[in-house]
Amino acid sequence: MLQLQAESNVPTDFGEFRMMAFSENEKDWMPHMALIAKNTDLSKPVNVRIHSECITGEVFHSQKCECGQQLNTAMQYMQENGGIIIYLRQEGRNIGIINKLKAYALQERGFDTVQANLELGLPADDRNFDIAIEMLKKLEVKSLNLMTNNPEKIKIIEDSDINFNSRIPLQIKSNLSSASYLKTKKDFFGHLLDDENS
Ligand SMILES: Nc1nc2c(ncn2[C@@H]2O[C@H](COP(=O)(O)OP(=O)(O)OP(=O)(O)O)[C@@H](O)[C@H]2O)c(=O)[nH]1
Ligand SMILES: [Zn+2]
Repeated sequence: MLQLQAESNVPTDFGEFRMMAFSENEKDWMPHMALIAKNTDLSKPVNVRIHSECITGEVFHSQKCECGQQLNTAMQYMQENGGIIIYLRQEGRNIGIINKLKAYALQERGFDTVQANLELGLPADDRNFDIAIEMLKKLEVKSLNLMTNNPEKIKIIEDSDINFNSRIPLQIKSNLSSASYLKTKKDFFGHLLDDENS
């Protein structure tokens, strides 16, 4: 069972967050994280971002996806409006960084993001968001405004006993490298993205 292993306040470029590490055992070096902005009011619908890890985008500023900018935007938003970021260790939609780089290599040969995963014998998206629900319940979130473009994430909340109050769009403008990735997200996964940005 998931447990809160440790927590501390951490100042960031965006402001201070209470950072919490959740895992099944304390020797887990890749715990899921919850970042709670200081001015978060749990008695009202809480602004929540459920974010999957992307080391290439968030740490190394890859232009192939918009994950880094999405995370920064979410951190800024939560500081301004209160809210929680649930950061899940689901690199590469949960296929891991080794497989994601293999998929990128296939993408260099013309496969799109979905075809590349399938070519490797992996699902297009191997994520399960139950863990996010578990964390939100531990944080006593009863109702939320979800920051996402992914209809699947909305469905997960609607199917849980946490109330889905509204969606906060999180659209980042595409660049030359990310345009086709965003187009696949819209066409294949049904992400709620405006045309001019995909
Ligand atoms: N397998 C694979 N994973 C990718 C690729 N590009 C980004 N990712 C991963 O996709 C995950 C983010 O998922 P996205 O589809 O960008 O967005 P989302 O979380 O479904 O939806 P939003 O809430 O709207 O951001 C991260 O774990 C990234 O590492 C890719 O080409 N192949
Ligand atoms: Zn990414």
